[in-house]
Parts: sequence; structure tokens; C-alpha cells
Amino acid sequence: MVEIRKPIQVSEAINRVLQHSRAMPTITVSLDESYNSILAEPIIAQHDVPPFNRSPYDGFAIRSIDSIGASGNNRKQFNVIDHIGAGQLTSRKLGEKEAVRIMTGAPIPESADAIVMLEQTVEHDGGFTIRKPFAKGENVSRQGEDAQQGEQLIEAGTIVHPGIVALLATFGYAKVDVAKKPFVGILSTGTELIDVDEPLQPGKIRNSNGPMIIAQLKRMGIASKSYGMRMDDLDVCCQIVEKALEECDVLITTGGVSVGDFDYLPAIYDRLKAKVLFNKVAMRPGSVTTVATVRGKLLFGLSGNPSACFSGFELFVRPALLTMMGCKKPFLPYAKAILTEDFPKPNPFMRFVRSIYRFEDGKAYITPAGFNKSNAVTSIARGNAFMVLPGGTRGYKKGTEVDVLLLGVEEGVDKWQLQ
Ligand SMILES: Nc1nc2c(c(=O)[nH]1)N[C@H]1C(S)=C(S)[C@@H](COP(=O)(O)OP(=O)(O)OC[C@H]3O[C@@H](n4cnc5c(N)ncnc54)[C@H](O)[C@@H]3O)O[C@H]1N2
Ligand code: MOO
Ligand SMILES: [Mg+2]
Repeated sequence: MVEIRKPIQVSEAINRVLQHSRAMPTITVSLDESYNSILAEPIIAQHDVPPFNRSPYDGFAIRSIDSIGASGNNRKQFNVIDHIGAGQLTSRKLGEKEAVRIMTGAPIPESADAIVMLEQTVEHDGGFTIRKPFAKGENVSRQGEDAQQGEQLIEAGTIVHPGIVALLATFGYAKVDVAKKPFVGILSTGTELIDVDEPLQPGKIRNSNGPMIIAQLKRMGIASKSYGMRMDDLDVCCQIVEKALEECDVLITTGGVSVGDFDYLPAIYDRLKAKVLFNKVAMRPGSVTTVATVRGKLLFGLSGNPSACFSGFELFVRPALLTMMGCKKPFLPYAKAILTEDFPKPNPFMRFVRSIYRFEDGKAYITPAGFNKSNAVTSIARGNAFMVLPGGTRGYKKGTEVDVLLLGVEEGVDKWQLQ
């Protein structure tokens, strides 16, 4: 008798996976290595930014009091007593009608309180004149205007993107505490599989899921170990899965999760006494996606069908890995867009249609990325988003506003937005 599986909703499946996503330990890495990690500590301003009042322009530092009454008919004259660039200090104190020639980024002398841009001056008698008064604080880039010492600027659980790297560098974080990245194993199962450099043979296809998942992980900055391709053989696959579970924090298998005679993953879960969190999700593609745990480690049984495999990764593996690293925003960013063509075929399950999202004339549009069955590989190549259509009995008309999940975006969101 073929096992009849009971599908659960996508949101419930995600919840179950996240509940079993165990926190990774904290490690300290150099700033250079921190990109794409998840911060294990908040970023606290170690000092004011900027750390001193500085000039935002190339020009002159003056005492505003000396500019009172300046106008086109009553130009005020200043004598230049010093000349500093960024990185230099002046030891001079400004007296009446004195100025320091100063460049962008240089600290403003304590005795000055305004900056005049070079363009606002006319050279005159070894000094310069101005034709308008300057207010106290005018053109001053104030100490602490960007950040104040002690302020928490970024919370723990944030992904380190280039802007975060800049902030860390600003405060002298030569080393930073981040979550250790899970080490992920990948095993592609299927007697039909041949390697990328092999010629096609009757009945065989090249393994595209393995390289795709390596790339999906790389996009997250996560290293993986490939356990290669294995024939549909229960003993062989079981041994490899056991070995991989010893070496890795998480294991992803592809193929062999359905009810076919050579789909051995269910038997492998039995042998390993794995706790199966679910083996059927009310989604298309990827309904057979199975997630289990063995000794607390997550085992993702992704479908062999390329589109289903891709979707299973983005919807379950990605948020699980991010949650393990303490990321506060593990979900794909959500948007709404206008469907550009009819999508007539209804489906009882929620659909994740590989699609092209684009912005034009201030509006967001979504177009299915071509042949869109579970076994499609071309639409995952063309798409940059999922169009998400709720399950039901009706199709969708061109012009309808639909839900979209964006792919390949650095920072996600903190909530799963779909029911
Ligand atoms: N009687 C039923 N048959 C099927 C059901 C079902 O509910 N009842 N579900 C279908 C659905 S939906 C899917 S999806 C697939 C899932 O199959 P498996 O996950 O068991 O994967 P395989 O059978 O091993 O392979 C499916 C398909 O994908 C190709 N494949 C496998 N690995 C790779 C790879 N690494 N790279 C590229 N392509 C791969 C494989 O050759 C098959 O064509 O089951 C349906 N059947
Ligand atoms: O698991 Mo299948 O991908 O629903 O087509
Ligand atoms: Mg199968």
C-alpha cells in the first residue's frame, strides 16, 4: 500500500523547521571575513561620529561674529593665519577678522564656529572677503551628528553587508563576534544522474541540483561539502547520510523523497530513527519536501525536480540556516505586483511560480518565467522572484495584484507574510 501523506500548510512547515533550527555558537572573525555573517553582538558607538567638529567643505574657518553685517555693498575682509588639510590640526587661535584656510574633513579650530566655502569668497589683499553673514554653526559638521558614543546602532542578528562593514571599521572592530556558519552537506541521489562534464547517455541527465544548491549556499556565504551523486541504493545512501551527518551541521539531499520504488529517503529516515517533521507540504512545486531531524541536526529532503528543489531551498533551508545563525530577518522579502498575463490553471496548493519581477513607470509587475512545472529548470534560470498564488479553485487574470517573494536580496524580513 502506498503511504497517503497528509499535507501541511507552508507557514506551519516553516514554523516546524524554525523550531528545530538550533543556534550555532559564536565565533570571532576578522573584519575582512565578516561579510555575509550574522552579528552575534550589537554595534555600539565606541565614540562620537564624527569624533570632532569638522569642515564639510574646502574653504575657511571663521568666527561668525566677524561676519555680522556683511553684504554685497559691505564686504567683510579676513586675514588668513593658517592652512590645514584633513588629518591636520591648527595650533592657532583666531582673533578678530582672522580665518584659517581649511579643507574638507579637517577639524575646525576651537576658536572658529562657521565655515565659508571657497566659492563664497573673493581673494583680497592676501586674505579674502565675503558678502554675507554666517550664523554660528553654519556649515559645521558637528561632532556626534551621525552617532553618539554609547548609542546602540545595529542589533545583534543583523546580516553583515558592506554598510555594516563600514560601521564596524569606523569603530575599530578589527575583530567581530558573529555566528559560526553552519557547515552544510549536499547529497544528490538518483541512478539517472551524471556529472556536469559527462556526455549525455540514454536515460541519464546531468546533476543540476547539486551545483545549484552549492550556489544557493554561496549566495548566503555558507560553505558546503558535496557528497556527490549516489545511485538509488538504500545501503549506500544510508551510509553516506550517516557519514555526512557526523561531519556536517545540516544535510541537504535531493531526490528520492516521493513514493517511488527507488525513493529511499523515507526508508533512510526510518533506519536512522529520524524524527520526520513533515513529508508533504501544501505547495507546488515541492509538495514532497521532507524535513527530519537526527540527533538534533536538520536533514532536508528536497525533491529531485529542479524547480521543487530550488523552491524547497529558498522556502525552508534558507530561513533555517539564517535562524541557526541568530538572524532576525530570515524570510524572503515580500512585495505586491501586477500580474502581466493570465495564469488560468487552478491548483489546490499554494503555488510558488518562478517569475520575473520588474519595476516600470512606478509600478511593480510580475511575469511567470516560462515553462513552470516542478521539473522545469529554465524558469529557475530566468526568474528573480516567486509569484505566490494561494491554493484554490480559480486561476488568476492579467492585471490582478498578487503576492511576490524576492530572491537574491541581501537582507530579508522578520515575518512570514503569507497565510
Ligand atoms: N505517485 C506519485 N508520484 C509522484 C508524486 C506523488 O505524490 N505520487 N509526487 C511527484 C512530485 S510532486 C515530485 S516533485 C516528484 C518528487 O520526486 P523525488 O523527490 O522522489 O525525486 P526523484 O524521483 O528522485 O526525481 C524526480 C525528478 O527529478 C530529477 N532529478 C533528480 N535529481 C536530480 C538532480 N540532482 N538534478 C536534476 N534533476 C534531478 C529526476 O530525474 C526526476 O525526473 O515525484 C513526483 N512523483
Ligand atoms: O513536490 Mo512536486 O514539486 O509538488 O511537483
Ligand atoms: Mg521519486
